Amino acid sequence: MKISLIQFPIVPGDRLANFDQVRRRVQQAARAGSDMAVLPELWDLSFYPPDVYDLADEEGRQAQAFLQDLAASCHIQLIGGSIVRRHDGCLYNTTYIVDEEGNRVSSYDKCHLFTPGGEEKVFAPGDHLNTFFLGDIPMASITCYDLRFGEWVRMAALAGAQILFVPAAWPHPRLAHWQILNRARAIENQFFVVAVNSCGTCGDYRFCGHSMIIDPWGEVLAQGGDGEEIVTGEIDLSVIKDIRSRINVFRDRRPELYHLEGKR
Ligand SMILES: NC(=O)CCC(=O)C(=O)O
Repeated sequence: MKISLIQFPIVPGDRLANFDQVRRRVQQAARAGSDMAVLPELWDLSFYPPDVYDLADEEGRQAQAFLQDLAASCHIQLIGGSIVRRHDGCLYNTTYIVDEEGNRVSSYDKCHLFTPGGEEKVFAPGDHLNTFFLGDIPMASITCYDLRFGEWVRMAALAGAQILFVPAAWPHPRLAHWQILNRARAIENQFFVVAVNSCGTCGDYRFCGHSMIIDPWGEVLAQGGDGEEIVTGEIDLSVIKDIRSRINVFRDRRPELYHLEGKR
């Protein structure tokens, strides 16, 4: 399975410019034979311009139509990073998953909002995990800051995901956290992690790139640099079985111990 990670400098507040950028790069990935393309967090407007409320995509209609057309015309699966969706007067940081025929397979609203950046003052949180199948492969996606919540990611693994997608807008100076947390999540859950970050800037944020594909042993199969790039790698899902039979954490875990009596 060949996967392309579309790492690009999102133009803050300019949906049409970003649609153009994504279209060109996804077409390029499809021509190079990729089965899937993965976009970063808030690829339509960036993370996030001051007038984000007015610019938001009502019910995500524009993004869904764009992604569905692009997937079908390129015959490529799309993990549609996330976009700014307005619903009932509230904003959500929403991911759409689209198959190679252009069908919407699932959607996800970011559940852990980045309070150090005030995201919770602008967006409303989601309340469900995003697990889905593309072909017959079980997968899951989270968004950026969700990565810091190991218990959330563990739920995706327990639900059977073999690949976790992490669209992000992760800035400097926390590149080391990005790299270590993505590798840790892959090792502890013994699944593939496909993490796509943006580059460029929005306000004070300087996004650190380094999109990565990590195998269930924690090896980095492909990694980008700081700038604009399509990072492509191939994954072989059969290694999961082998690694889980060597160190079987799913058999050996002790969920009956994992609660604090009367404490959180
Ligand atoms: N977009 C985000 O959620 C940023 C997360 C981040 O920078 C961090 O966890 O550190």
